Amino acid sequence: MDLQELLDNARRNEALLRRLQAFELQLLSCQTWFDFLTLLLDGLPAQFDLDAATLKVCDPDGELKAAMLQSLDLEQGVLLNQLEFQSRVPIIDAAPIAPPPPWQSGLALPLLRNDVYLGQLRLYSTNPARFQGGMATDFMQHLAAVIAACLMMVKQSEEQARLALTDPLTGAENRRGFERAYQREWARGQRQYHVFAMILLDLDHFKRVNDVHGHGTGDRALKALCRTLKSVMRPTDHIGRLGGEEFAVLLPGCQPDQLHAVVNRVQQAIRRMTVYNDLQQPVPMTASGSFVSLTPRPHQNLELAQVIDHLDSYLYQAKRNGRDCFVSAEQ
Ligand SMILES: Nc1nc2c(ncn2[C@@H]2O[C@H](COP(=O)(O)OP(=O)(O)OP(=O)(O)O)[C@@H](O)[C@H]2O)c(=O)[nH]1
Repeated sequence: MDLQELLDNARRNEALLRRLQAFELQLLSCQTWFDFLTLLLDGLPAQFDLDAATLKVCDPDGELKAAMLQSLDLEQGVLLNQLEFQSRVPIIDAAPIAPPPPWQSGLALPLLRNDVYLGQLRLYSTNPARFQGGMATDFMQHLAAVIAACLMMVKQSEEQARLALTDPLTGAENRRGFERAYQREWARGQRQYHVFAMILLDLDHFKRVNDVHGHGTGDRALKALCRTLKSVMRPTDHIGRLGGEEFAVLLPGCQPDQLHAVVNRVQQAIRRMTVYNDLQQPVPMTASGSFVSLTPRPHQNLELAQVIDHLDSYLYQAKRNGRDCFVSAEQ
C-alpha cells in the first residue's frame, strides 16, 4: 500500500468514526421504543450506506415484545416486522454471515451489556464486498456495545413511563394512560379515516361483593376482570381502569359490524371468570356495559370525557335493564 492509499484509508476511517460518534449521540437521546427502533432500523442503514438492519432479540417470556407493542401505536407497530423475538438467540462473535436474499453480504454483531447477552444486530448490504471474512469490525463492535446499552436504557425509561400510566392493582392503564391512548387513536383516525370502538363496563353489584366477601375478594375480582379482558382482546387494544370498578376498552381498527361479536365475547368471558372468596368459594360475576363505534373526522374533536359521558348514560340503561347486559350507544 503506498502512502496515498494509507492517507485515504486514514481519512475514510476518521470520517466513519465521526459519523459513528454522531450516530451514538442520537442513540443516547432516545427514550422511547419508537425513536430507538426507527433510528436503528431506518437511520442506521441510511447513515452508513447499508441496505437493511435487523435485530434478533432474546425475549424468553415475551415481555419485551409486549412492552414494545404497548408503547407503539398500530402504525408504528410495523417496525416490529424487522425484529425477531426468540426465547434463545445463539451467542455469536462479530463476524460476516451468509445473508438471506436479496442481500449479498451481511454482518452479525453480538449485543452484550454487563455480560448479559441481549441478542444480535444484523447488517445487510447488496454489495457482496461490503462484509467479508477477515475484515476489521472493531468500529462496528463498539457501535453494537452502545446499542446494547441504549436498548437497556430505553427499556428502563419506557418501563418508568408505563408505570406512571398504569393502575397498580390491575395493571390496566390508569385514566391518564387511557386518555393518552384515546388521543393518539383519535389523531390517527383523523389522519387515516380509521374507525375505532370503545366499550365501557362495570362489574355488577360490586359493592355487595366487597360487603359480603371483603375487599380482598373485591380486589381479586378487579384483577381477574382485567386478566379476562386481556385474554379476549388483541394485544394492541387498550384496557383502562377509569375509577373504582369502571373499565373502558379501546379497540383500534374494530369495524362497527365486528363490535357486537367482540362485546359478546367479552360478556361470555366475564360470566366464565372464576373469582374465589377468602374461603375458596367461587363468587359468580357479571358486568354491564355500553359500546360505540367512533369515526374521527378531520377538524372535529371529541374528548374522551364526552365519549365516556355518552357511554355512561347507556351503561346506566344496561343496569336498569337488569344488569349482565351490554347496550349499544349508537345514535
Ligand atoms: N375491592 C375494591 N373495591 C373497590 C375499589 N374501587 C372501588 N371499589 C368499590 O366498588 C363499589 C362500587 O359500588 P357501586 O358504585 O354502588 O356499584 P355496584 O355495587 O357495582 O352496583 P351496580 O354497578 O349498580 O351493579 C364500592 O363499594 C367501592 O368501594 C377497589 O380498588 N377495590
